[in-house]
Amino acid sequence: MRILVAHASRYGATEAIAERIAERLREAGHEAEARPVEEVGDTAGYGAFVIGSAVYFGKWLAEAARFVRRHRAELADGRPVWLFSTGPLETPETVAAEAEEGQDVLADAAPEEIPEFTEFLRARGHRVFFGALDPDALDLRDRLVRALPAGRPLLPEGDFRVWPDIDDWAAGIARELARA
Ligand SMILES: Cc1cc2nc3c(=O)[nH]c(=O)nc-3n(C[C@H](O)[C@H](O)[C@H](O)COP(=O)(O)O)c2cc1C
Repeated sequence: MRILVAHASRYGATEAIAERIAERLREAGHEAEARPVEEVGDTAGYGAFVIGSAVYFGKWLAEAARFVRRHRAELADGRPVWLFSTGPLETPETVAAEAEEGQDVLADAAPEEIPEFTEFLRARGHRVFFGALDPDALDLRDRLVRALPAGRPLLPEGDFRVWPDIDDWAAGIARELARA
């Protein structure tokens, strides 16, 4: 089955996750390609979709939300769809500490479009992955946000992506598609 992993990424962290998911799906015997949402034309040739975006200010990037809305009829026609979001800049240790205080960092980080998109696409799942931030790569606007007193503690430098979690999620999709 040909699978499209469509993604929106401002600085490349989400793009690398999408590439990894596509690679794992290929290893599992599927035909899979990762493409930026802007480069996706016709969706007719695909049997399943994985769609992901980086999260900024609690939302998917505009081009990702536009992609879903523009293609909503085709994406909701019964072919399997999974969604993912890349965002929180935290280590598993800080997440565990916050969990002890009753906070679910990954659930809280789900961007605002997800309930709506999950419902109308009848998505089989949505997963939040930890992100990455390289201060030297940020554009001026994002640098200014990070320089605000509230910005820096929320936006620490580092690569927090947990590749085994991404691999496991992709393996689960491959298994589900193999059963279909
Ligand atoms: C200005 C700014 C705002 C951000 N807002 C959020 C947010 O609201 N929620 C979140 O989980 N992550 C947020 N992040 C973290 C990014 O989602 C994270 O760095 C992600 O890995 C970026 O992916 P990309 O390189 O594919 O664009 C923000 C980062 C920046 C620089």
